[in-house]
Amino acid sequence: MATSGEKGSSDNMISLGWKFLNKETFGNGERANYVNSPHVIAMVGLPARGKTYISKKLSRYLNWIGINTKVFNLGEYRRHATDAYRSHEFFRPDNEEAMAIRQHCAELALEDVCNWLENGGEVAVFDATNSTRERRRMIREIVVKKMGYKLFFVESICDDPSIIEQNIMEVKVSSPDYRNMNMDEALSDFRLRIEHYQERYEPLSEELEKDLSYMKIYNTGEKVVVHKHEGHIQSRIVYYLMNIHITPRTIYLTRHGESEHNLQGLIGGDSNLSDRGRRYAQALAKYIDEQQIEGLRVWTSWLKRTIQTVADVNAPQERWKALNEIDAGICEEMTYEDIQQRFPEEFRARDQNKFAYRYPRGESYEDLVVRLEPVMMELERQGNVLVVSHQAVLRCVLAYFLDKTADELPYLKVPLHTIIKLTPVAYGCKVEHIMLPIHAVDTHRAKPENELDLDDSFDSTAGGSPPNGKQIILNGSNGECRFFPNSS
Ligand SMILES: O=P(O)(O)OC[C@H]1O[C@@](CO)(OP(=O)(O)O)[C@@H](O)[C@@H]1O
Repeated sequence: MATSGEKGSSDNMISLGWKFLNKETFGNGERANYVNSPHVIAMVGLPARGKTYISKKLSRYLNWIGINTKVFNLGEYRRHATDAYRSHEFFRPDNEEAMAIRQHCAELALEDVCNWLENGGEVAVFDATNSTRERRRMIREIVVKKMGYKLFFVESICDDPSIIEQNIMEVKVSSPDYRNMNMDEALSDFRLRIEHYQERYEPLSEELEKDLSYMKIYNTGEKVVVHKHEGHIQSRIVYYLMNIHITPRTIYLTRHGESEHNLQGLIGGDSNLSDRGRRYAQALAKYIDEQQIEGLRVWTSWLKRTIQTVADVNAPQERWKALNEIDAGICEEMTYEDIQQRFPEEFRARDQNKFAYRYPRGESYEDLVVRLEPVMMELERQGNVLVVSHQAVLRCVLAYFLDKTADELPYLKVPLHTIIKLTPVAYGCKVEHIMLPIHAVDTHRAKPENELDLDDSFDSTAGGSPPNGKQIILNGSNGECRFFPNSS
């Protein structure tokens, strides 16, 4: 079990807020349970209104901040129950056979939601149209009255034809429902499906459903209405969903150029760039210049190595203390070998649970996530941004975009002299690694495979990222994605 050290500066304590206090209560190296009572977030809205986009994005955010969240998509239950898609006719309100199947699927999905919440889940997102009062009444019966959970509806209302059209084109025509149809057929079939839903659609009503807690999002955030939201979790969800947008943009992440400390294998500190680091700074400025990125903003930490890295980048710059590297407390400015020799217990404890391990008088990765939350919220609101930060911090940022678990997060690879370009696409985030051709040390320390490996020493001055300037294109499957509709 990881040890829990003292907190560092009082700044940290303020920024960590309630979660920090909670963490102290649990302080046993495990992620604290931040949700007192299980929650169901039930989506509402016609097809092609971005419900699945909201569900997935919300789930990724809540998991990232440590709330165990899962999406239950009714479309998948329906596809499972009925072997083949039988055209829009399946969704006619007078198709009794289909209505019975749809009702049964909703019951099954809700049963799974409850089972999952009974077994340690904290927030279940029920991604379905839930477009009638009758359906919402049934959800309330089960979720609130029978199970005693909290229930919050999120309705997405969109009357902008261009947004709806874009959704259909981006994700609908390629849905498994239309595997055997050409694009035009799929498009007109989907439009008819929407019409069938429209016939019975009853938006959430302040008069007729006054006891429900909900928020309504109009035209992807143009206007938001919040009704009777309760408690901390719902406030956070409302705040988050008010901040996200669907305008296409690109986020560029890079560590500072190689630092003098990196050369010596020292962690933390506030050293200058090495000669190669300075060359990277110049190459980065040139690369950014060549890209001609509209409205680019540059964010760095407060540390010299990130500020020096962007000295020649021609774009407005902001410094964020929250982007500073993980505070290694008593281990600052030591090599991994020094730490292993002087504090073997600490060294071993970190290897055993790197995410939760807090350096004595320093921070853990879990603390970093909390300190980075306002940065991520602001990043959600922005357009094109270049974030220049540090190994541990950028691992947290990447984990948010790529939906990585707390176990994977502290071992994500963020090599020096490499730009990581994140572009939102329909079902995920396109990730490109652009290695600029300037050699640098490799500061990545892999996860020890077994107990024996925990004692392996680490030579931080060996290795290096390939100086070939090659682009590697990876397609992340769970990262940020554009507004897209559900398929229930
Ligand atoms: O969590 P680990 O894997 O130790 O990586 C974090 C370390 O990376 C370093 C380099 O070793 O980051 P950076 O050079 O980006 O500032 C250290 O400062 C930091 O403590």
